Amino acid sequence: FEFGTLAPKVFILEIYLLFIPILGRVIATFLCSGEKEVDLAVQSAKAAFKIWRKKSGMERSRILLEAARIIRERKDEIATVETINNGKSVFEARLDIDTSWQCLEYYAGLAASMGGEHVQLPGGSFGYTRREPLGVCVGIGAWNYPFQIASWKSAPALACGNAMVFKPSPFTPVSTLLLAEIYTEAGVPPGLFNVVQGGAATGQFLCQHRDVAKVSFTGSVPTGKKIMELASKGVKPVTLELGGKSPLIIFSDCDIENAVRGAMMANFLTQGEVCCNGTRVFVQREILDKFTEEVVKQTKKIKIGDPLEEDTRMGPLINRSHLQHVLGFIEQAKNEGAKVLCGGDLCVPEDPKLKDGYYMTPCVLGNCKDGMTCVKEEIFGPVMSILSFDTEAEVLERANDTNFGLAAGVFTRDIQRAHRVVAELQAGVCYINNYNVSPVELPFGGYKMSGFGRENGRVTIEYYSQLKTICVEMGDVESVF
Ligand SMILES: NC(=O)c1ccc[n+]([C@@H]2O[C@H](COP(=O)([O-])OP(=O)(O)OC[C@H]3O[C@@H](n4cnc5c(N)ncnc54)[C@H](O)[C@@H]3O)[C@@H](O)[C@H]2O)c1
Ligand SMILES: C[N+](C)(C)CCCC=O
Repeated sequence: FEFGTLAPKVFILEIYLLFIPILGRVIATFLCSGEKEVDLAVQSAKAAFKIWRKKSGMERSRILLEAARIIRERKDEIATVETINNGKSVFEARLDIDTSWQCLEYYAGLAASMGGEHVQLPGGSFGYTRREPLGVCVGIGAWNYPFQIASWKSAPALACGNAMVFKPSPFTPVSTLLLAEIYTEAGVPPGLFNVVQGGAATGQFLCQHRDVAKVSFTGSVPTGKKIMELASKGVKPVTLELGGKSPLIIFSDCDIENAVRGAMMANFLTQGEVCCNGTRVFVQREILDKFTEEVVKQTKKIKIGDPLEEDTRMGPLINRSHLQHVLGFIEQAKNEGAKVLCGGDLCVPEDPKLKDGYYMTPCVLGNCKDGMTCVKEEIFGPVMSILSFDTEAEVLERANDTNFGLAAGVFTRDIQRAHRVVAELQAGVCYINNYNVSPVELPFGGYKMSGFGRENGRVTIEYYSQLKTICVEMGDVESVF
């Protein structure tokens, strides 16, 4: 078998095989954390929390800034590990590492200014609020942005004075360990950021642990529902960053070159394994042929191969079963009447050492209709579906006709239309004349079944802290008794 448990029923013996997608070979095996290890991690985080919560915002800020500096210094090394683990091109992995240290810097900047308000009450009495940390927070990550996800969760958590136990996906267990090493080197108390390895069972132990105050999850909708259910038993708040099937709307008055570039960004980063990808590309009929021709031309030019090479822009998918899953969607699309305009095949790169890797050619599907499976379901691979439309009202109706609501995009030169359209789109993140950029200053997260809560931006402070109200009496107690 490709990946999985050797002894699924005897949890203590659960062993994972770590495949390297570039070569399709096992490079390591590891044991999962069981209930006992999860408890040890939570207890050590709890001890560290007692020290960390007492530090001033400025003290926490200094340590986060130092961690950000070390990440910058070790950027190439971390990006290489990320590429080996995930398969994304090293060029792209470096961009992920940039958004990671930027996130630490951003929350370091906010750490010292977290505060409450003072409220004057009658008779000289007053009240005030304090923003306090939650305690031990759990982070559970997906495999597509391992280091970035761990950074986007831990930076605000730590800035607010919490501890975090993080579980990466068992497909990409390594780079988060580098983050833990970096936090330690930067000076966080031992145990403040703990990493446990494992799959669903380990994740469940974490969500159920009585000393865990919050769960922040990034992954699929089905797992998100399970996590919410588990957390509800302990009345723990959750942040859910889930999947999507986002619309990208290209109006005929757009700058076509930019729209084509935007569509490529919206579909082919990280082999298309991106939650917020704009995979339903609605193109206004007048420019459908021109746009499609150019997108196909650019897609055929993407260099696929060893992602560690500087000029590669698309590496292998995460594992064989996912590759087959993605190819299955393309087969089904053909059966349902879509036309493969390019790609969609298994790809064996020329370099013989890559022959067992999980490569495919990026695919553009034409003649797509709203009811097709490729248009309705998250494929999580390099597959763009092109649909045509005529009017603004019609495209809005169709774009919103989905249970997902993570992201959306619009390309137009008409500034009024751009704002009118994004105001109607049911999505947590909307792009105008760009796609898939991620400034850490802006909140990121979904509507509808794509989840709730946010990462990044000032608002995330609220998801990693709680508000205490203090009411101060300056006079005598007026009892009703
Ligand atoms: N919205 C976002 O920010 C965002 C970002 C990246 C990925 N995603 C989504 O993630 C999905 C792909 O990632 P994936 O395949 O790793 O998702 P997944 O749901 O299979 O797994 C995500 C994580 O949850 C853990 N897990 C699985 N079952 C669990 C359970 N019952 N209890 C606790 N933990 C459990 C996994 O081990 C893994 O660490 C896609 O749907 C994608 O859209 C969303
Ligand atoms: C950095 N991106 C491209 C916006 C992706 C964020 C995480 C989604 O999978």
